[in-house]
Amino acid sequence: MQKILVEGGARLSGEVRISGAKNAVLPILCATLLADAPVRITNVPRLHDVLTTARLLAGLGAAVVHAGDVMTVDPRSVNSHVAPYELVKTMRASVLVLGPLLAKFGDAEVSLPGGCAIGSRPVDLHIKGLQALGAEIVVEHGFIKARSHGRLQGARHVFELVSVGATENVMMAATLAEGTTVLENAAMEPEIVDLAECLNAMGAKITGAGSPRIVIEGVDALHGCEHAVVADRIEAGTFLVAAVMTGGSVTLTHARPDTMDAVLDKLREAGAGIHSEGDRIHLDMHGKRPRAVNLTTAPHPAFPTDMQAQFMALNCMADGVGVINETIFENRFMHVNELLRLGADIRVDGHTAVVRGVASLSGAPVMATDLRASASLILAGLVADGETTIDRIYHLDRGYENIEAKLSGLGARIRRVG
Ligand SMILES: CC(=O)N[C@H]1[C@@H](OP(=O)(O)OP(=O)(O)OC[C@H]2O[C@@H](n3ccc(=O)[nH]c3=O)[C@H](O)[C@@H]2O)O[C@H](CO)[C@@H](O)[C@@H]1O
Ligand SMILES: C=C(OP(=O)(O)O)C(=O)O
Repeated sequence: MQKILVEGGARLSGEVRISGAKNAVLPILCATLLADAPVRITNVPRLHDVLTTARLLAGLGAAVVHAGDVMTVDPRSVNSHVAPYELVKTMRASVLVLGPLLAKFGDAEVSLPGGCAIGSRPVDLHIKGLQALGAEIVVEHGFIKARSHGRLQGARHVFELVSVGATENVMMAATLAEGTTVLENAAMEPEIVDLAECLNAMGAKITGAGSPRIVIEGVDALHGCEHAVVADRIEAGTFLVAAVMTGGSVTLTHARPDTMDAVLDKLREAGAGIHSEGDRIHLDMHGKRPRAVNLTTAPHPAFPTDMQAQFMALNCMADGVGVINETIFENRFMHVNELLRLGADIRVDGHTAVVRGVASLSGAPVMATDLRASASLILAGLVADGETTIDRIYHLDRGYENIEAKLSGLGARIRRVG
């Protein structure tokens, strides 16, 4: 099995290009099912989850062509409406074919995704939202089986909880519904805005994406389009944390600083000088040790749960004590035990972790448990004394494009073996 080896101690400097966002490209690829013509997606990151989605779409009968960072999906040959367990279990975002299949073909069978390392992750909010549009849904034998008699019907629906995936699934389904749908308490993530922009380019009539109230006026059909995926704010944040921890100075290109306010504010609080211009973000730490920061994860525009593990790594070596509250997922402290193996001082009480910065971490073999946990272990390895070996890196390949090559380009001593 492949592993990543990190030799700590190098100060990062230089320029790195940010890829398209995993959490935007996955729903967008699912949305292509709604069209009546080929959809061309650019700035597609080379990620395992993208390949899984391509396999899922091809399994439904779509013609998928992938060349470099462009993926073209022609949904006209779709002849199956079943998303099998084998694919859904490896990637929860597969559940995002449910809304498009149902809206376009009137039926869909999607395996229940099940939980994952970070929590139980139910899909009840997706189901309730689609039922509000008139879908008949039963869950049996491990599948969500959805049907609509005629077109879905536009409706007003209030989400009980803010959910990114449920907002995306119901927004996609509503594009082809009869009449107007109003979604209240919708998630406001930049990836939802990007999905809405792509759907509008396909001929949908969506307003309000990025606010808690999204209005979708249903249309009879959607056409093809070309769309460039928004920059990955989590990948960008991860590189910035790496620069802060190593006392370095880096410039991100092809980024979207306007989607990263909460993270940039926390990095400034940690002592970083940050200057953004257009799609570039320059961060300089001037060789200083960062200060510990307190943070609470919450839906956008608050601090993202997908950056919590990386900031935990930062607090582990920072000056002072940082308190981290995780409010989105019930089990998203899996990285704590591995960080402890590197000499961190962390105490967890329920959803709160109290992290006391130590003067130095020491390299050790550790195991990745989920995507962002993997990133946090690389970050800790960058400043640990000696060598850190990270096992189970398939998690990392789900969501980071070529992370070791990008970090090496900034001067990190990191390589993949096996
Ligand atoms: C592919 C993708 O975009 N993944 C992101 C998406 O995941 P995902 O869309 O799965 O996350 P949600 O926003 O839906 O989850 C938020 C919370 O709502 C709960 N919930 C969700 C749906 C539901 O039907 N019932 C329910 O109770 C979840 O268990 C969780 O506690 O948003 C998360 C929160 O920003 C990010 O961490 C993930 O990286
Ligand atoms: C939790 C994440 O992704 P997913 O929802 O795809 O598991 C993530 O990107 O950190």
